[in-house]
Amino acid sequence: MDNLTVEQALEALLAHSKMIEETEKVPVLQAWGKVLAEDMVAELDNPPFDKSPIDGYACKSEDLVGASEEHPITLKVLEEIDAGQYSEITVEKGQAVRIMTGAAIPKGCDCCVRQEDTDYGEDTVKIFHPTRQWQNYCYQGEDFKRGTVLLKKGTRIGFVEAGILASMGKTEANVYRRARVAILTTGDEVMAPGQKLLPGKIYDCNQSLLAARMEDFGVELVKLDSIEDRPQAMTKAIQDIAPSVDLIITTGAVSVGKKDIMHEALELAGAQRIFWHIQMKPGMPTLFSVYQDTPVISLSGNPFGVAVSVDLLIRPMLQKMMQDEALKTRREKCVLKNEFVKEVRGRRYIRAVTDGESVTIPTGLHSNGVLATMAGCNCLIEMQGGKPGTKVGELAEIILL
Ligand SMILES: Nc1nc2c(c(=O)[nH]1)N[C@H]1C(S)=C(S)[C@@H](COP(=O)(O)OP(=O)(O)OC[C@H]3O[C@@H](n4cnc5c(N)ncnc54)[C@H](O)[C@@H]3O)O[C@H]1N2
Ligand code: MOO
Repeated sequence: MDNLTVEQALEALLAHSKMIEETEKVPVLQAWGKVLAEDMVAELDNPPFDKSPIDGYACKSEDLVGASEEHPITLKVLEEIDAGQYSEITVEKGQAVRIMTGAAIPKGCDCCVRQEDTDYGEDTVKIFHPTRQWQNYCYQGEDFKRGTVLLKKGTRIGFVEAGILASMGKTEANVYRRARVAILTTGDEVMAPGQKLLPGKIYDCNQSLLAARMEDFGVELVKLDSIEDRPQAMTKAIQDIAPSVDLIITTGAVSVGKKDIMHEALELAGAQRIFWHIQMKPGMPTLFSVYQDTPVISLSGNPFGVAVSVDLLIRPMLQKMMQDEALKTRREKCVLKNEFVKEVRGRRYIRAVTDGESVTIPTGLHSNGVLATMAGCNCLIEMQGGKPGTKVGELAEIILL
């Protein structure tokens, strides 16, 4: 299969992306970025008791009707309850307890009065303002109730989810094993940043770009390496790493040049070629193969092509493998703020910035080898072929990065 539409390519990529079923128990403190392998059900009410949201006095609201600066109402203070303490007493008419923020409200009370509205009395307290029934009152279970599914299977654990797990009293979470990925870049013209550039060489930016995106996607990066432009070297690199990973990503050497070694390297390895070429720009010469059950996606070397392909093609693969809802491709329609004058023959993806309603295409060069103008971009505009360009005010289909 060659020269597929983007949709056909995605279908083939997904067909060879296997869901990872292995799970592991990890401490909540180390669960950040991982995907829940089971629904998390609350085994308690939170808060587990009615509690005060203020520092003041808990009492009966019926006692406070008509309270004012001129005619304060005096209540007997039975005791003080601090946060973390629990009192078995029952407050009757005409009585109150001194209470601190976060402390359990005793039986008989239906409101808490701010201490600023009182004379701060210790044995008795004067109250200068009425307080409504259930005002300044947090109910048992108002955060969550016992038996509620708080986090669904497939949820990626971020900072909020880690907090929710902790408030459920969990110390461990059952998560899917993260996808293991290897990144192999090619090109005798590329050198690692930090080295002194020699004539004809450029710095390798694809490794850092892909490694950073893998971190964002929550995968485990098992290998990040630069392989010399020799088919045998790439064959060996693929054969060595394949048993330990779920996906191999390569960049460069997939076009038609004499040094475009990926085709020969994969053939030497005995990999099955699934497709070559997608009807899109950038990323047209993408090559997809399977080596002994391990998918190998070979992107063109052009950095902007890599940046587009990692979100358009690789992200859906990892979404399926890791069953991670957070990785689902997010599309929106936004109003174009400016024009893109290049003729669009086939499907094209353009770097852009959206504020959620409109979308702006950065000025500067939009060549597939140019990455700098993508700085600050947060979306790609998807343009269908056969158009002379874009017009201001048109609705554009965008993919959020
Ligand atoms: N005669 C033809 N030439 C080309 C065609 C074609 O159809 N006929 N297709 C062009 C298109 S489209 C693309 S895309 C490129 C794809 O080339 P390769 O995938 O073989 O990639 P390379 O040649 O290795 O690299 C392309 C470009 O990107 C630079 N590069 C590569 N790796 C890195 C890296 N790790 N970091 C930074 N930059 C990198 C490389 O130096 C090249 O400039 O082929 C066209 N040619
Ligand atoms: O596919 Mo190439 O990345 O279009 O320039």
